[in-house]
Amino acid sequence: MEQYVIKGGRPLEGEVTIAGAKNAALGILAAAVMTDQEVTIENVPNVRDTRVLLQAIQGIGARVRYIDEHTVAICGGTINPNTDLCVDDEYIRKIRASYYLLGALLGKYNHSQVALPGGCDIGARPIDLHIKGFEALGAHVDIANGMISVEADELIGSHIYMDVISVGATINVMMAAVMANGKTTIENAAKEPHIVDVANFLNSMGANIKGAGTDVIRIRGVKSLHGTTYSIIPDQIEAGTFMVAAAATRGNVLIKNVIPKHLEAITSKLTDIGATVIEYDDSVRVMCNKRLKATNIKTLPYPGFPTDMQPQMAVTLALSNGTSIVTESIFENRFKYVAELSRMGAHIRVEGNTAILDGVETFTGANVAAPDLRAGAALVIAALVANDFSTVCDIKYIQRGYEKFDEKLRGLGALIEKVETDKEIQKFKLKVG
Ligand SMILES: CC(=O)N[C@H]1[C@@H](OP(=O)(O)OP(=O)(O)OC[C@H]2O[C@@H](n3ccc(=O)[nH]c3=O)[C@H](O)[C@@H]2O)O[C@H](CO)[C@@H](O)[C@@H]1O
Ligand SMILES: C=C(OP(=O)(O)O)C(=O)O
Repeated sequence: MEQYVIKGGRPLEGEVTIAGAKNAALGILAAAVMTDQEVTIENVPNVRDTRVLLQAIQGIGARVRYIDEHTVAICGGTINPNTDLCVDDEYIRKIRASYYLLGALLGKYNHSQVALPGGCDIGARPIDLHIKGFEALGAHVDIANGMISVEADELIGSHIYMDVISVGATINVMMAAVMANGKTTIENAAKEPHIVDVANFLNSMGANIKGAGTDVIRIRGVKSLHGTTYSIIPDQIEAGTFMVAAAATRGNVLIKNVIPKHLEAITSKLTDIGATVIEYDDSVRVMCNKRLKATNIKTLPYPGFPTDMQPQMAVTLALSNGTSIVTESIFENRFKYVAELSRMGAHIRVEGNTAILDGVETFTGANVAAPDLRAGAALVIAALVANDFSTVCDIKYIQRGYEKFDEKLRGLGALIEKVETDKEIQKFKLKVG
């Protein structure tokens, strides 16, 4: 089983380039099948989730062609709408974004069937808002045998109020409404940068979507969509992860290919606790040469502090001087890293949706397991700080959303290697001493 072996204690130094945003890519790749013409998508992150989704897209009959590692051409014109448009295999069941094919195929063909979504086990993750949105557009939704089926005679524009702010439901309903008959309004929509990116992509295919990035999105249905070439925005969370890793290891890292505005919540917290963040046009530098201070964070929908950065930031706070309080308000099960981090010497107490962190000077190396994607990245950061060796197993979660994570960290001077056997771990230990 693949795992990372890490020797901590070195500040991260140098430059790292951020990939395209996983959570934008997943919406955009699904939406690409909504035209019969070829669509070229650039800056696609080469991570497990995008590869799985592309396989599923191919599985329903679309033509998928890699132009280079990060550029993919998709042609939905080869899909046969007279099949049951069924998306199901053992891989697609494990990812969250499979549900975007529901909205995309419903929007184009008025029907589809997709395995109930998986994704990281960070909470109950209901899909009632997706269903409510599809039904408001006139679709009939049925859940049976692990599959969700949607079908409509005709999709008709509607007024949809989301009583909980949901990224997935906003994107899904937006896709389903793009070719509906008439106008759709989504109120209390999510405002994340990837919502705007998916909307911009759909508009570049001829959709008429206004207001993405605000809490009211207005969609005027169009008859059809056409081919386009589109480049995905940089990954806010990958960038944030490297920012936090630079601060936690007391390093100096230039993080390139980012949109600094998308990082404001992270920049602001890092600055509050004593790190230096310098913003350039499309990069940020994070520097730190002292012990950071405690603070409180509460996860919130964008532009608040992202839940996908909570575990990584918590690792930094677990090392900061004083007591910090981390409140997780989006997902009820996002503190699974706490038990593992405690094995590295962290002092953290979880009470409901709150973690109380009494900062320690440093961590000690340990063998830990990644419980999910961001918690896994957080444990790698902890291991980069820890004195001595650590291993992080179950890195399949980390590979869902970080492209060449170990390689990028090695480029910043980290002592980290991907290994499979105890013999390889021993070899690494002998090599780095
Ligand atoms: C593939 C992808 O883009 N995943 C991201 C997406 O997940 P995802 O789209 O699943 O997250 P949502 O924004 O939908 O979830 C936000 C909250 O709404 C609740 N909810 C959601 C849908 C629904 O029908 N009913 C309902 O109650 C959820 O339980 C959660 O408490 O946004 C999350 C919040 O930024 C991120 O952590 C995930 O990385
Ligand atoms: C939780 C995440 O992804 P998903 O919604 O795909 O599980 C994430 O990206 O942190």
